[in-house]
Amino acid sequence: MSMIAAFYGGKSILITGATGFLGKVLMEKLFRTSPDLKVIYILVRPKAGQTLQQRVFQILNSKLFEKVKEVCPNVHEKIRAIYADLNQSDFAISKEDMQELLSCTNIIFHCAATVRFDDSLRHAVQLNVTATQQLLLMASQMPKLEAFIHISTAFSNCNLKHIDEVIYPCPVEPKKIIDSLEWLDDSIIDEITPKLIGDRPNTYTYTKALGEMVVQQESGNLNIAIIRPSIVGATWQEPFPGWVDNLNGPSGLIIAAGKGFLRSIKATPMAVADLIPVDTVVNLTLAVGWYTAVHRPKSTLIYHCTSGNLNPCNWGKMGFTILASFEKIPYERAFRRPNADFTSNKFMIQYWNAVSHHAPAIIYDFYLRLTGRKPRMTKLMNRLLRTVSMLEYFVNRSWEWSTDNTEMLMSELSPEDQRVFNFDVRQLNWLEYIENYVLGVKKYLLKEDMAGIPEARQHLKRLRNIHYLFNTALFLIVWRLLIARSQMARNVWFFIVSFCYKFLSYFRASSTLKA
Ligand SMILES: CCCCCCCCCCCCCCCCCCCCCCCCCCCC(=O)SCCNC(=O)CCNC(=O)[C@H](O)C(C)(C)COP(=O)(O)OP(=O)(O)OC[C@H]1O[C@@H](n2cnc3c(N)ncnc32)[C@H](O)[C@@H]1OP(=O)(O)O
Ligand SMILES: NC(=O)C1=CN([C@@H]2O[C@H](COP(=O)(O)OP(=O)(O)OC[C@H]3O[C@@H](n4cnc5c(N)ncnc54)[C@H](OP(=O)(O)O)[C@@H]3O)[C@@H](O)[C@H]2O)C=CC1
Repeated sequence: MSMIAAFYGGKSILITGATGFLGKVLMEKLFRTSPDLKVIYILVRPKAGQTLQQRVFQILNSKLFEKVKEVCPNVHEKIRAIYADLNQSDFAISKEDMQELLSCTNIIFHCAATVRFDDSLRHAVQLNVTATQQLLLMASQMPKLEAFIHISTAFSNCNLKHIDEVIYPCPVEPKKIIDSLEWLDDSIIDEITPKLIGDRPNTYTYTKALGEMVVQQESGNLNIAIIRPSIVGATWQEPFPGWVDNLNGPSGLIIAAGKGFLRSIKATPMAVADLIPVDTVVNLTLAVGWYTAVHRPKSTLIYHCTSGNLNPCNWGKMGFTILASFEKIPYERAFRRPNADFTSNKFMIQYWNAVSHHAPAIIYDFYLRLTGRKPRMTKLMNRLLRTVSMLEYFVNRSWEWSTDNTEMLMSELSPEDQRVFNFDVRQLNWLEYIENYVLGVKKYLLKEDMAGIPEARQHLKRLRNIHYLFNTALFLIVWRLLIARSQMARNVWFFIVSFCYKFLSYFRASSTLKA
């Protein structure tokens, strides 16, 4: 019997960010392994014209939850969506709901965050710092609370090369930042943002670091743990391999490469690609929840959920495997044949951007205009290149994360828990994982039918023929122009023609003699 699964039985669990990528997988695993849990409270806001109930209904009726429904048929009754906006004071939770949360909650998993790299400092602080502070305040008023698990990121200290499982202080106190953002004007905030974030690449990593400091400062008597996952990718095993539902991390770029838009990226092939499957993060999170509540460590423990030091894979191998997977699993209606490459030279990247990204987009838009359609490729390409430029920081560096606490926890688990809540990334086979990832992107993100694979292959063959035809035509045009304008080109051309003529004559003569 799994001790961790049994621990969550009868518990009231509060999850923020339950509608997000990690949150959904966390809920799924909780319901599947501890169907006798009492209730999961989720803090949700209405979004994209959907009410809370519609959002929950959509999640519970998705493919991800198919297994849950078999094990826990009354899952609808065990999930309680509470209206909340983490940007508002007291999260805009009603008095009755707040009362219920305060009096019943046993465990909190705080997953909500803004993960956008380009968010304004004001918004990123609001969600990643102030909301964390408010949630801690709520937690301190919960008499039955056993553990508070905060999800951070392994990149919160990406300005360092070697990162230990400790909280590193930021030069400016979070409280000072929160206070000053209250009265500073947006234009001034934008001006001081680069100075505040210093050698971090974006407001996301900076505010996640501030969030950790807040957790440390406001922890009081709470039983707290922090989990720092690296780049969270599709599921490895559970509930099935390859599940992914958003474009974050590598997923968006896998689509861009598979559809032939992305041809070149500034990356260091030997840099470590520290990807971690989302189900591995969830298993560690649940194990940490159990350990924190039952063993009550004296200080706040930080757990690195990374792959680099236990089972490293570099971007070169990852990129190569992704490309190879497109052979088996082609995506439909590709713009060009998938043929991306990594380059580390900044001049070469500009050259390839012009030749492989901008030029085809302009030509395609010209074709769209000619055929009476609205041009869109140049805009799409510009957005893609902007996205790529924001992710480049993470594919050109390597980090070392120590994983002592994570390994300690692994050794504390019973063999059954090590199996049910497996977070031993050493068992991960990268080739298999990446192939499933590419397949998962096709099935669950692009929602393409597997029956369309032969047609997708045919389409790629047609694109290859167009590519050859285009290159041949281009070569002939350039050559014709050269011959018209340069004596040297004409001489070379006559030399080649006369050489071919002589060669053919000799070949014909020798074959006549033999006959
Ligand atoms: C020697 C060896 C040779 C081998 C060569 C082989 C080479 C082959 C290469 C081929 C393989 C290609 C795959 C390469 C893999 C490289 C992957 C690199 C990934 C690195 C990720 C590192 C991140 C790690 C950071 C820390 C982890 C965390 O803690 S946080 C979680 C991560 N967060 C994010 O990823 C958020 C990033 N997103 C954003 O910040 C924003 O979305 C944005 C700023 C990027 C865009 O904002 P914008 O307002 O413009 O747009 P938005 O409304 O959001 O979307 C606009 C359109 O863009 C699409 N979109 C959004 N995000 C992505 C994305 N990540 N990738 C691609 N596209 C994206 C979105 O759908 C919109 O599309 P439309 O609706 O069509 O307009
Ligand atoms: N994905 C990754 O690669 C990594 C993620 N992490 C961390 O993991 C956690 C989860 O990330 P992930 O699931 O990928 O992120 P998502 O963007 O998928 O999910 C974010 C969640 O936060 C919720 N949220 C955002 N703003 C509000 C708000 N104002 N009020 C209520 N809820 C809000 C979102 O709700 P809604 O659906 O309404 O928008 C959503 O449920 C984050 O803390 C992140 O920093 C760490 C390392 C890597």
